[in-house]
Amino acid sequence: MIRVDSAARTFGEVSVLEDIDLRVDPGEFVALVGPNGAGKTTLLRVINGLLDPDEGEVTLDGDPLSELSSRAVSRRLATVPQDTHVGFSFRAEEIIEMGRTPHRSRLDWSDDGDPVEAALERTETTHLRDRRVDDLSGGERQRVLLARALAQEPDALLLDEPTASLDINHQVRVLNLVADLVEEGRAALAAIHDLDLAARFCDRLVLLHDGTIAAQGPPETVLRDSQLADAFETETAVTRNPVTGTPTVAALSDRPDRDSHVHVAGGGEPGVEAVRSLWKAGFDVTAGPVPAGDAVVSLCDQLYIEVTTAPAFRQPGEALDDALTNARAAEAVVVTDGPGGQLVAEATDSTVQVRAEGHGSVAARVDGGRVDDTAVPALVTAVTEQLDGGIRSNSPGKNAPHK
Ligand SMILES: Nc1ncnc2c1ncn2[C@@H]1O[C@H](COP(=O)(O)OP(=O)(O)OP(=O)(O)O)[C@@H](O)[C@H]1O
Repeated sequence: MIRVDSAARTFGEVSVLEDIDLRVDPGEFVALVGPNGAGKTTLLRVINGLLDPDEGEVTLDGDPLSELSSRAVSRRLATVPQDTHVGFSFRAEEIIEMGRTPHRSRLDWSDDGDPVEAALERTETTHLRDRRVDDLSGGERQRVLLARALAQEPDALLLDEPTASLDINHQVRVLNLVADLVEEGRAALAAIHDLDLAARFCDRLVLLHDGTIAAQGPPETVLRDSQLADAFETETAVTRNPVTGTPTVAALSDRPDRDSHVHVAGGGEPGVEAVRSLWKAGFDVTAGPVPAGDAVVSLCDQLYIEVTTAPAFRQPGEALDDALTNARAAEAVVVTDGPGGQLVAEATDSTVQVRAEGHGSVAARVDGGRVDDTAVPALVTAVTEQLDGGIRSNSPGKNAPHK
């Protein structure tokens, strides 16, 4: 078991880690996530003894790291470094055999080769065994260094960006392998930039920000927009991957802030496309009415957008009133051909427009029940142009946007 208590580390005057408390138990796969320079590599180096903490303590299975020989540490803990350049030209197999060094007694160098063979097989590097590491691709070298760590037969694994050089197939294979090793009873702590992969494979995420732990827990509790926005200094949208069922994070550094409210009336795919494109374009969006269970509802839930639901085929009523309240407050209303949109259109005596009192009404219609890639920018442009027109046609002071 890895345990870090109140660890701190500075470089010169700069404090890089502060008051870090962390434990990784056998059978746990923990991801260390956070922005560039957050201190992930430094923490891994403090844990494997390459750096001494200025304050605090690291223990392995209850034994202080500072009291263990480097050989004893290597029998318990193996590290797969971020920089895979090994600096000397050995064959891959020789590199992997180096993982056996902590287990060899000084008198007996006749270790059997099984752990090396097993490591070659598990990392799918057998075909690389006679190649010089210098000649391997970055991804191949990364797998060879993972094999060296496995040959070490440690209780715990530290991995610094283990998937950084890997193609999508090998990213998943390597993380599955680590997950298997963890299931066999090892502990693993990995610095991972890819939040989606971390959420998919790890039991727990530890979010480092400015050298402190900003959040830790199951992926769902750590990957929250507000926490990520603070740490990564960008707006994000956390949704659920429909295939893996785990959280997926999109950074939205390019999302402008238009400070205008647009209401989307209508569900189904046109509604989804309208909500998505207008939200991405930076508008404050509300939506509805849409039938409960409509795809617009789940999109809005994920983007924290207010949406009014009504049972399918329901006559105009209370739910529609709620939607109309939002629609009237909006500076623009987009009526789509999806379910619900027509209710707004009919209830407002117009097929395409809902008049927003005093705000110069604007509407864009998404025709044909489908918004394709070319129509999406057109929709945003149409709303923007009509908004500009609406604002121009009214005196600015009198018609400040209603929120
Ligand atoms: N040996 C060192 N001397 C001085 N500063 C250092 C040293 N090692 C790391 N730092 C600084 O400590 C901070 C944290 O670095 P670290 O490599 O731990 O971050 P990280 O979270 O792993 O970043 P990245 O995601 O970019 O790999 C950075 O500002 C870095 O410049």
